[in-house]
Amino acid sequence: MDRRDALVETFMEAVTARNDGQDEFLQAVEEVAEDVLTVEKANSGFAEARVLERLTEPDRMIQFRVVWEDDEGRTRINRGWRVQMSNAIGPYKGGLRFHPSVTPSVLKFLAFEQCFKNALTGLPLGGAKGGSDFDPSDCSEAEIMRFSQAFMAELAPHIGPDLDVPAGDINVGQREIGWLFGAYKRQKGVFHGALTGKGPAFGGSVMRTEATGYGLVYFVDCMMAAQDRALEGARVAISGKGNVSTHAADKVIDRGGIVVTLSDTSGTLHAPDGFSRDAVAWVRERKAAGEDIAEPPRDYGLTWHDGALPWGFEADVALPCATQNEMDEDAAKMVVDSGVTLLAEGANMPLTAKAIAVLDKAGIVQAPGKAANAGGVAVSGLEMSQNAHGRFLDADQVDKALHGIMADIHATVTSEAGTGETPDYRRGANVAGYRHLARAISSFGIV
Ligand SMILES: NC(=O)C1=CN([C@@H]2O[C@H](COP(=O)(O)OP(=O)(O)OC[C@H]3O[C@@H](n4cnc5c(N)ncnc54)[C@H](OP(=O)(O)O)[C@@H]3O)[C@@H](O)[C@H]2O)C=CC1
Ligand SMILES: O=C(O)CCC(=O)C(=O)O
Repeated sequence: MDRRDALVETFMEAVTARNDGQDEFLQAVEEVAEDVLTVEKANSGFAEARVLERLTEPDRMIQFRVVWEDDEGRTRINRGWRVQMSNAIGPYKGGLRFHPSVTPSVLKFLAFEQCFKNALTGLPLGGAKGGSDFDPSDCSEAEIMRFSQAFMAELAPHIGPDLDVPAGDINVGQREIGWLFGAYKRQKGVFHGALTGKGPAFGGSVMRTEATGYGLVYFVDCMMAAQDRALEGARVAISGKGNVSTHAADKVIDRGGIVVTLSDTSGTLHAPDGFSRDAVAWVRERKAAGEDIAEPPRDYGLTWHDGALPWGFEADVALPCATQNEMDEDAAKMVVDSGVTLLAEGANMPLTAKAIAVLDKAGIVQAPGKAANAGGVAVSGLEMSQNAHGRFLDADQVDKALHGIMADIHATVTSEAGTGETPDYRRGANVAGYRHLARAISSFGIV
């Protein structure tokens, strides 16, 4: 379905002229513009404030050089960035990614999406994203630590608990957050909750590590309940083998679902009878150790498919949890052929526009990442308030809060999801997130 009309055309021409070649950023903006420009036009306050146009210009983008020393004593140089997109509804908030594919375009798309996602959580969180083109895959643990410390030496002046609170993302987990926090504390000389995803021993919230994957499954519970279905007995194909994928897999198993795939960039593990908890734990341990998953222990009932995507196997539900644009038009056709009727995004923008069109045409209900994977940043928001008040929640309290937030996001999104036979979750998330941001931005005057 080509939803591009004249309003979107004119808007995107201007955004493209200012951000030429930033394909991921333009893709993310266009997906939102298609849904919200008519809402903006219908509200004179939002239109006069030019809310969406403002949101496509970051408040600021900080770029810096990261100089570090490798194990051979050689000087190494990378680029680092922090995109502070909007603090309209709270301090800048969003993860840090260390990956060779990181560019200004990737970080701007992630920061833009983060503004809408954070607005949907109902918590006072602005939007940001950062990271580096550093590739940890060939580095020793000591090298990753030195890199993290050098990265923080440049980032520290720009963050703080009321200013900007980074967290993890691809290749930045609790271990890296510990190194980043240690470096921040040494440099600033204060103990501030300036990062989330910290270890529980130094101010972290229980369950932040699990929150994105668990929250994704709580959102799927709501989607399925709305269709009088449940995850029990459903076959669930998951891509990726990282934080989001493996915790989503654990929670699907808790629900009685059958996890049929996990994957990485070199291929897919297929479990015709479903992954056991031990098999998921084995995948997580291999990933943490930087080892591949191509030769699983025999008794786990897994088969390795070199170079294969996780979508070619019979399934009812698909959870893309790896990275942006991992699912193109051909992969989407595989999803349709596999029998999937419901898809929820654990990764940020995992589908190309053409993939979305294929799934739309096939009537597959889809939840976008800005709604379905918001559980991670929501628990980060809980970590910030725990740090501010010095009082900590236990696992039951965090889990209950996460459940409530994901159910509220589902209700908010469906209230804006149109009157079609099935809810248009993408439109619902874009419009609901936009309205919250627009009410704030249009109150500030010309700033
Ligand atoms: N961590 C969080 O709290 C949140 C994360 N997200 C999003 O979830 C996604 C995954 O993040 P996270 O789990 O934290 O990252 P991790 O670093 O823990 O894991 C990412 C995994 O994805 C795999 N991968 C990357 N590209 C592909 C691909 N094209 N096909 C298959 N596998 C691939 C990587 O495989 P390999 O090892 O081969 O490189 C890696 O194992 C990202 O889009 C992130 O932005 C969203 C919300 C919060
Ligand atoms: O917890 C956070 O602040 C970051 C989460 C994140 O990066 C994301 O939601 O994509």
